[in-house]
Amino acid sequence: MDSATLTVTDGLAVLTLNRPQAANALDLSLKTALLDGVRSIAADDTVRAVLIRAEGRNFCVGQDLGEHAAALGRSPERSMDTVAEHYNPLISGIAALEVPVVAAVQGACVGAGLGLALAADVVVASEGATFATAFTAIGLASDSGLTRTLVDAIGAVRTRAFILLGTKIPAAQALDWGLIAQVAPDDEHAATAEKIARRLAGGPTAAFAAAKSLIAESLPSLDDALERERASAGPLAATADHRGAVEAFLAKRRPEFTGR
Ligand SMILES: CCCCCCCCCCCCC/C=C/C(=O)SCCNC(=O)CCNC(=O)[C@H](O)C(C)(C)COP(=O)(O)OP(=O)(O)OC[C@H]1O[C@@H](n2cnc3c(N)ncnc32)[C@H](O)[C@@H]1OP(=O)(O)O
Repeated sequence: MDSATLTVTDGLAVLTLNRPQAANALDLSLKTALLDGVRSIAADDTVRAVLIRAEGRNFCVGQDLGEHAAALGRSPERSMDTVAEHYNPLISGIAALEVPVVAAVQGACVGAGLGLALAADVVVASEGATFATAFTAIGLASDSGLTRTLVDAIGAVRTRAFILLGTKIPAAQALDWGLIAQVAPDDEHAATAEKIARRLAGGPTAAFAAAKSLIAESLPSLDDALERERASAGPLAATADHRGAVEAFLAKRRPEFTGR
């Protein structure tokens, strides 16, 4: 089964995360498939809008911690190579697409899953969706551009508390905070997101591209934030807190942090 699928019809590219059995946790196969999909979309001049969606109950729970634990065991610093090889080009690639990108989010949207959603232009969430960063709970700081996209969406004060406290917020609060654009009933959100994406696919594509470019140029660089996050990941991967927290998650017990 493909970890991600891509279809293009009538100018709409639909990129689907397809690891529902693992809550769409980002393992090497899914990261690679998503990156290939985004690169294919960027090269396809018939695409006029993109819908990013996910199969199953959860949009995406971030890095697959089982895969990560194995990589940590081999080499903590090297385990973070995937940030430069997959995460950063994926988020940067989505944000750089010159067509409108809609993300349809249901269930858990967490960690790099949140980064993936916020790389889109319009996030449509189901009422039952929840949003969290999850990084500090496993001894990390941030990645997938959230130190830029979260600050742009909800401001530095809320972002600091959201990341430091590791809170999980419901879709209604995400909407109130300005994190997402729309909330729809659980049984309507997928159709609502697709309807918006199809409407954008039939719209003034050049105007959409110019609007996205003007807004991006008015903000500090996402790529600079991605590079700063990458540089912070290696040293954090080597901490006892990070390794202990990943082991605790997989053993389904509470982590004990020592600050080192
Ligand atoms: C070949 C080389 C490979 C190298 C690979 C190296 C990897 C390097 C990593 C790089 C790190 C930098 C980039 C980081 C990106 C991130 O995303 S970091 C954040 C990662 N995500 C998390 O920490 C989230 C952890 N999960 C949770 O907090 C909760 O599960 C939840 C998402 C809030 C949902 O909670 P709840 O609804 O209570 O459900 P649960 O029972 O907790 O989970 C349901 C099942 O899903 C499994 N699961 C959830 N999240 C993950 C995950 N991230 N990885 C793996 N599995 C996950 C969970 O274990 C449950 O499974 P079962 O017990 O089998 O049902």
